[in-house]
Amino acid sequence: MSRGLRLEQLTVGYRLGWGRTKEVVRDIDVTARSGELTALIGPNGTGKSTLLRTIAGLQKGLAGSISLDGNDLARMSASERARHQSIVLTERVAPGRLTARELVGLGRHPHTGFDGRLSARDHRIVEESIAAVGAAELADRDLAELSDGERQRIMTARALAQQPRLLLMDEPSAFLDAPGRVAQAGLVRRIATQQDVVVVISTHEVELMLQLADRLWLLDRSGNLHDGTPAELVERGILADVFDSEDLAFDPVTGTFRLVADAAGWSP
Ligand SMILES: Nc1ncnc2c1ncn2[C@@H]1O[C@H](COP(=O)(O)OP(=O)(O)OP(=O)(O)O)[C@@H](O)[C@H]1O
Repeated sequence: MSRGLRLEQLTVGYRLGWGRTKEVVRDIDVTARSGELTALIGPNGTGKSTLLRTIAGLQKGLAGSISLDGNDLARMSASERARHQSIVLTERVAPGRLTARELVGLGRHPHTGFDGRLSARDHRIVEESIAAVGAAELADRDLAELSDGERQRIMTARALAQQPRLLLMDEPSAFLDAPGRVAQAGLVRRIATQQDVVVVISTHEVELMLQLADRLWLLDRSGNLHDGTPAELVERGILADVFDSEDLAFDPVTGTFRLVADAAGWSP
């Protein structure tokens, strides 16, 4: 049995009605390994969210298959999926009147019995998950009173409490300040390596991911996915091909983007 997340001949996109489809990314054939951080990157509108949502089972693929540790995800029931995978989305959630700790506790529900009561072990996992995201001081606060960035950390803790084999995150640093983004990226990498989880995140943090990710899935504007280590993709010149524009150029030596002098004579 192959460990990890395997996408085979996968095409993702939208069914538009009247039998018409819009293909966003075609013929994907890749594996995200356990214990590694895989970052899904690409310019706006290239299909990062569409692919992530398809992997998560929130929308159907147009063709192909998705398996986790050799098990077809499409054949799993919703409750079985919830024991294997968790997803952190950027959408703001309406938290109701829950404390941060109570929300993290909801992450244990796929593993509890019919009564939904948390055991001593469940409570321990909740506390460990809160500690892992450095949110102990937030645990007793009402979710509604947290900032977007603080709430994002709690949502990550809830995903961890689920103890998934597969952790999916859509733009996990969307609400975070610069130090928060670096810390979040480091945290996500540690989760992958220390807990031997398959982690796939979609992100615009290209420079950060060049340093931190084990693997990049780079989407281009033609509906293709390029797979490789950061070094491999830089060497193949694909990052420059995909991201370079009139205003921006990728520098393969430093692994950073720089502004290009504009026609009016302005130079950075
Ligand atoms: N419900 C939908 N029906 C049809 N097309 C859609 C739908 N939602 C998104 N799209 C299109 O699918 C393509 C990929 O969108 P997606 O949101 O996956 O890109 P993205 O890479 O996540 O973008 P961003 O970086 O801007 O978040 C875009 O062309 C978008 O317009």
